[in-house]
Amino acid sequence: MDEPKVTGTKPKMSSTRMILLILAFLSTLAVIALIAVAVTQNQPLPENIKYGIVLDAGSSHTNLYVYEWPAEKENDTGVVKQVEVCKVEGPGISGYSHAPEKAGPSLEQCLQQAKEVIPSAQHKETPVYLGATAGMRLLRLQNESAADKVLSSVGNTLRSAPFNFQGARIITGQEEGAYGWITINYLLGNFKQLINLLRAETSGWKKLLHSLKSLSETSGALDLGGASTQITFVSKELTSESPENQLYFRLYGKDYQVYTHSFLCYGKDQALQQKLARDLQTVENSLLPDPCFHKGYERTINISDFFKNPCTSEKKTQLPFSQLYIKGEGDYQKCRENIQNLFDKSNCPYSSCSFNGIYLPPLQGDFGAFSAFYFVMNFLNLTSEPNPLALNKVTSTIERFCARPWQEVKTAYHHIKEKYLSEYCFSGIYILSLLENGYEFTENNWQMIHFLGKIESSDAGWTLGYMLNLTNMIPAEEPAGPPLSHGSYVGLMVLCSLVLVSVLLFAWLLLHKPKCLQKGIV
Ligand SMILES: Nc1ccn([C@@H]2O[C@H](COP(=O)(O)OP(=O)(O)OP(=O)(O)O)[C@@H](O)[C@H]2O)c(=O)n1
Ligand SMILES: [Ca+2]
Repeated sequence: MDEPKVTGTKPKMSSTRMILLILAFLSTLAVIALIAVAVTQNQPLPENIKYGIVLDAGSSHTNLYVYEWPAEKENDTGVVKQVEVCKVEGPGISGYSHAPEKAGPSLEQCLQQAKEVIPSAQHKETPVYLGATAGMRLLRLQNESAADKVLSSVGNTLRSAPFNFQGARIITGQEEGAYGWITINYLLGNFKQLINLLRAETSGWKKLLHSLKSLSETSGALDLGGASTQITFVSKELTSESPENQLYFRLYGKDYQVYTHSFLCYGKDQALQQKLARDLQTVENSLLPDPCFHKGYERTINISDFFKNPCTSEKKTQLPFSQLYIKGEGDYQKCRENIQNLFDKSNCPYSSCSFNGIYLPPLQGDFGAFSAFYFVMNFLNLTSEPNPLALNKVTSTIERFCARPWQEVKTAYHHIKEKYLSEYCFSGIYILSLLENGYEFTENNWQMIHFLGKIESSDAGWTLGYMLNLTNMIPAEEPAGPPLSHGSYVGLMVLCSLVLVSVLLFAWLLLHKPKCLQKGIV
């Protein structure tokens, strides 16, 4: 008798369950669809690459750099990277003062290389800049019309290249210092704000922690060229005693007060010229024993052009000979004393100075030292990172290197250009003297100096900072953008959906208390 009752209620129960099952299935489908839409809708667009070219017309040579960056991320920090560097054959453009029309054509080969690196469809829109530094500053002082002719020759060549020519000019020492500082801090990620870190998909925890540490810190920049040297760093001194050394930047929503100075004639080649000009004041005959070159090394110098250079002209003297014969002595101590005289510490009109009466606030933080600072210290194996060597270790290494006879050095390093090799002893001692006597680094803060050539794939130098500035790629304010990266966004969507499904399931279980569960509970 009971049987029809049971069979009568069974179909009713199954249909409710069926409906609920369908609903659960549909809501799961809806959630999956939601995720799929989110994933596809927020897919990053295919990357559109942009390019820029900067020529660094230095005193000793010219380098052409090609940079690239994704067009969509133009205003993010650290997205521009160097993809090519081409060393122009021959001297720096200031070396063409006697044949200015040849300065432009000397760049052709590197421009050809740039044409091959950059897709031809993008040649027309790719900006090209040339910035000349201390060699051209000196030529302008010595012979302004020759400097103009050289600049016009390089301008003509760049104009006739298929790129978007943006100008060829002599940059100031202040710009050189400032752009070098911008370059290294951009490449080290020191301008990154927290929002950029959250957006950066590739940032590992290590990178994140490093960036957090440096959120409020920047690195100073030390650049040593052939004809000038720059020192640039953030100074906490709120009132600058010397306004011409003070720069103010607002970058990515943060204010920076930066000290900078460029010493013309204190690049390593011109410092050597200055030293020789001093030696010539006391020389008795045409033979000059020189403690800054290796024993056994000899070099002949033409006196006729020697004092035409603005770095030596003040020391002009009448000499009874037209050639000077230098003979190396390889004596660290004597050379050090000799070089030290280049830094005049006798008068300082400010609370503190570097040398020659130039204001220098107290040194602060880490410094990245590049160009010849790096070339020389790298040759001498003194660039140890992440643990920089102590000052006494650096000094003793240079001392030992200078004491080696020239023949031995030449044999050991036969693959290195003689012009470079013969001067590493002088340069090593000059670097020590400039940093210790000039800027007053001591053994206590010496290890704050990091000798670096490249940061990831990009060379440390002023060129990248120059291009970032001229293409308006470093905004004053933090650019607005999605607060989360694509990956984090998708992750968050999945998490929310899972929570939603669990809640729905839980609600259904609570409302319907399936018999199997009830039994289990009892
Ligand atoms: N492997 C190298 C490369 C360069 N040099 C020397 O380092 C000096 C500086 O080179 P660089 O920084 O390229 O100077 P420039 O940019 O040419 O000079 P400036 O910035 O003063 O215009 C030059 O004397 C060059 O001969 C070197 O000793 N070893
Ligand atoms: Ca330089």
